[in-house]
Amino acid sequence: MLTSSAFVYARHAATVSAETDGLRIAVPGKPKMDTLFRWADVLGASAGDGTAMALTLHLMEKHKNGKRRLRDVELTQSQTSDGIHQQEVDKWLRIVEFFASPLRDTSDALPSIDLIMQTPPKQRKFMVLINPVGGTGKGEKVFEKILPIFTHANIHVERIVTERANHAVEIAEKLDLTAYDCVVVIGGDGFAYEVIQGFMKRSDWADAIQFPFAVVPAGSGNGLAKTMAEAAAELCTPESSTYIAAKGRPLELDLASLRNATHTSFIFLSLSWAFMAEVDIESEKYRYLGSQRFTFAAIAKVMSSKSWSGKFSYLEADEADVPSYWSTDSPRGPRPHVALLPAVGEELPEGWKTIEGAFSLFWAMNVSHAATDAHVAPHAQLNDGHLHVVLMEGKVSKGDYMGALLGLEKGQHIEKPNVKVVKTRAFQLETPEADLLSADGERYGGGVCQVEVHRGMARVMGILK
Ligand SMILES: Nc1ncnc2c1ncn2[C@@H]1O[C@H](COP(=O)(O)OP(=O)(O)OP(=O)(O)O)[C@@H](O)[C@H]1O
Repeated sequence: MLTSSAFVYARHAATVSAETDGLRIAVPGKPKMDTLFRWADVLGASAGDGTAMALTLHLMEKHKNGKRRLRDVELTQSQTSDGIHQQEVDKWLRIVEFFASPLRDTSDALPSIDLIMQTPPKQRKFMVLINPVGGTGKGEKVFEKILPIFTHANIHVERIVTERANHAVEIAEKLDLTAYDCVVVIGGDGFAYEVIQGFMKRSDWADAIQFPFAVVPAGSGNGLAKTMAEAAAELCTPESSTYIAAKGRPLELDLASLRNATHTSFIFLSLSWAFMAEVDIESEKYRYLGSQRFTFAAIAKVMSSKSWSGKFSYLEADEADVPSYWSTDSPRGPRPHVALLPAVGEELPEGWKTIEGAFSLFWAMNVSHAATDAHVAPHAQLNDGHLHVVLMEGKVSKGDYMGALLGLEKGQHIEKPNVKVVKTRAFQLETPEADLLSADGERYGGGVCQVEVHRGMARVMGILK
């Protein structure tokens, strides 16, 4: 075990040890002062000038209320020795950086000090895109707040504040993938959607879409940020999402092709139609309310007693494991390979199921959450290769709507008798041309559209608990 008695912690001579789970600080004769700073909470460390402050640990500590906050812990010079040699400080700086690194394989045996000293930490570089008008317009303030988390985690940050709608598409189209390790978007799902579209427009889309991205919530629809927070057992706050981006690893995320007769786009969150699509789109005018905008618009929509008619045809999920998109035949063509759908307008394959008639709710989810307070598809996993379509058929009473909506935050709506969940890898939806759909929160036209999931095609920064 790596141990040193050269430090002072809270004015007491202490023994510092690097253990599998964290950095233990023990004060001889004072067992109550023993502390384990878990590596999961350590962002990194910095060295002082070798006199007053020797080594500072940078923690992102989790409080009882679930919030994470930055905290510095100082390990100063021992009073019983002649002083800590700079060499000892540098050694422990390296040890802390090694163990705190999210790139380290934790299943490996504890390494020797020689190995640690031979493996200097790599400074990572993140491109941060800030939407200054997302949600309630706090993107730039959020950036100022979270920047120290990246700095303490040894991540160099470059930032761009977007100047107009679709600016993030252009940036993603041109981003030098070799110059950065991750692109972080500070905004909502609509902003992240632009980055994904930009990646998918590139001729090297197959590399670009596997480039890790992360979302720090500063929009009104923060479904992906909430999904990643839940997966990591964290709160959905800018601080916790930044912690996940800095301390997480790229995880596979399904992406779905969404196409009609003329156009293909790529969704990571959801495709909604009927009640929820109209709530999503019509609530844009209440953006100043933040995430409350959806509640406000939903109540107004329930009162309107509207229903929608259309035809939903889908390939029912079976028990067979879905292959990762990258393990299928010729995954790197000029466009993503669509394996299950017929061309738009052609007959559907045999065996597909159809539901036709009146619908009240149609919400196809790729991930578990559509917003911070909408646990729409509790069984959806990041890379399960399926969409989870939450449906209410027929014309639903105001009471049934309210019942389903009230259960949404905790995912209890799926237990209501008139709510059905269909798990599918590919589907076709036919609606009147004039109907509104919402693709990842962005307006999408009615008519015939098709969706096919590509398992694990994209990569999002995350921590799985
Ligand atoms: N500088 C800018 N000026 C105007 N619009 C912008 C700018 N930068 C980004 N946008 C647009 O803001 C839209 C909404 O962004 P974002 O997702 O961050 O916020 P939101 O409030 O959650 O919105 P939504 O839930 O509708 O996606 C994006 O689709 C993007 O086109």
